[in-house]
Amino acid sequence: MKTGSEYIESLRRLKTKVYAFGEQVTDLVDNPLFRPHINAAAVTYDMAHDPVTEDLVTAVSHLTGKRISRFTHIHQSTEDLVKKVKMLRMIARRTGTCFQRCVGFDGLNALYSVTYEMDQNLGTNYHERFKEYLLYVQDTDIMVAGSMTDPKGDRSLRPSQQADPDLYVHVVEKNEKGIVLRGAKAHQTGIVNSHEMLIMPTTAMTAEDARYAVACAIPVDAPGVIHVFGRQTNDSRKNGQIDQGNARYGIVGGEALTVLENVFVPWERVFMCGEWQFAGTLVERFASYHRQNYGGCKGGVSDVIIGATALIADYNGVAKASHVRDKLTEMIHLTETLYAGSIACSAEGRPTPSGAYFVDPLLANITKLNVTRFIYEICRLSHDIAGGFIATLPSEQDLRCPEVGPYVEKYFRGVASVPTEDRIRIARLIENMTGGTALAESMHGAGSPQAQRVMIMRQGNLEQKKKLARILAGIPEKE
Ligand SMILES: Cc1cc2nc3c(=O)[nH]c(=O)nc-3n(C[C@H](O)[C@H](O)[C@H](O)COP(=O)(O)OP(=O)(O)OC[C@H]3O[C@@H](n4cnc5c(N)ncnc54)[C@H](O)[C@@H]3O)c2cc1C
Repeated sequence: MKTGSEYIESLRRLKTKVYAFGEQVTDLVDNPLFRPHINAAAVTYDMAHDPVTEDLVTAVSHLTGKRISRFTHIHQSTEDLVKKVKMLRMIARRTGTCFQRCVGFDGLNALYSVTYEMDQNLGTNYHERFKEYLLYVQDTDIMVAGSMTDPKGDRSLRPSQQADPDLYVHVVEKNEKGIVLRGAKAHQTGIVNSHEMLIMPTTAMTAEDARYAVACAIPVDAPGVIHVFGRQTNDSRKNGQIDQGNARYGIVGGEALTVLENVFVPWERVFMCGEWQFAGTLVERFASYHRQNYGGCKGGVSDVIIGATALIADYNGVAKASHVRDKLTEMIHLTETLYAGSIACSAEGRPTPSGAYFVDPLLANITKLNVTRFIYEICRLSHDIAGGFIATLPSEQDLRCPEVGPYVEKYFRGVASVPTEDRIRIARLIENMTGGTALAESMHGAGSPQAQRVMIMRQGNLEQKKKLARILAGIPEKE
């Protein structure tokens, strides 16, 4: 298994083509725009070597019996599923942000069981091929981005109906060596600091969409792959420290638009090519694993927000006010409710025909739907307690300025015993963790709320519930 610094050094050897602010990036690893995200991902590598955390962050490979990073492991039990959630919360408590490796982790698990089922049903031979790839991932401990979301153009049209066929990734050529892909994947978490990307379809397909039903693994620096880095709300603060809020690890996962300009993929790395009947299964499998995560990672991030909010209450001299204590209680209640959902969908997991374990999809979707609301409420309560200065604070440069620094120092002080700089640091942490990109991620990451509602209705078994009511009401069943 790689250490954090080995992971960081391995990125220097890649030729990843990244653009940001209209220019090609030549110093990705040391550039302050990317480095916080790289640091956050590096924590997942370092924690695998720490005796205190290794039980959660590592696992034993069912393929080789070797100890591997849990981020490359295929869940073999409900205990594995539960440990995944505990691991995500533990790492998020340390980073206070997204550490990016769960998307690829979920892609690996989804493809493992779905390739098995595809082979059983259609007589294809993807599962063995996928296992070879998995061995490679486990042996090299590479970071794999999960690439599902297509740009999608007109959302009312199917992939094959779009005016521009590239709005969904698709196969433009097949030959004896492999396939050639065109299109793009949007909102790609951690991709510029990953080694490979796992392409998956973003929606269920019909026979007309067959060339869009494609899953495969591609190095992020393969010829024809171009990444355009997304803007974040704290971009222009990246050269300072305090104003970033979380200077070491950043906010959210460093998302990018990844363009595929006629990218060649050898057959050894192709895990679905035209089997449109299984695109929907793959999307649902991936989405449920991914929705499982949110009570873990967002639980850990919320722990930091709660801590920051309690500190600001101390610094403002309001910690003993009953409404403040009530609001902090509510924040803890919401956080633990999210966590409980993630633990529950894991504990209720079941084996798939491949032997790999899958979460309870209904509970996983409930958890993520709660995340789309509760995180906003947690952040709202944090803003309420913190006060308006989290939005109106002068900059770090003003704090350091000989002319106005003393005024900032004097007039931004809360209780006399707490240095103004500490109060400002916590306010900036709250500002960055509770606004902009961080909030939208809770809404749309792992799918927008309606995607969860569709799954909840499908899994909710209304017919069985109607039957329960009929029995108690004494209504005989119809023939
Ligand atoms: C911070 C962040 C990180 C992410 N990381 C990743 C990642 O690593 N990998 C990855 O693959 N994806 C990632 N995503 C993408 C995420 O899965 C998508 O944002 C999500 O699926 C929603 O897609 P969209 O953003 O295109 O929004 P849209 O699909 O445009 O949704 C906007 C609204 O339109 C509605 N809508 C959409 N289509 C229809 C329709 N046909 N009929 C009716 N209503 C419709 C939705 O329900 C929603 O209310 C990330 C997103 C964010 C914000």
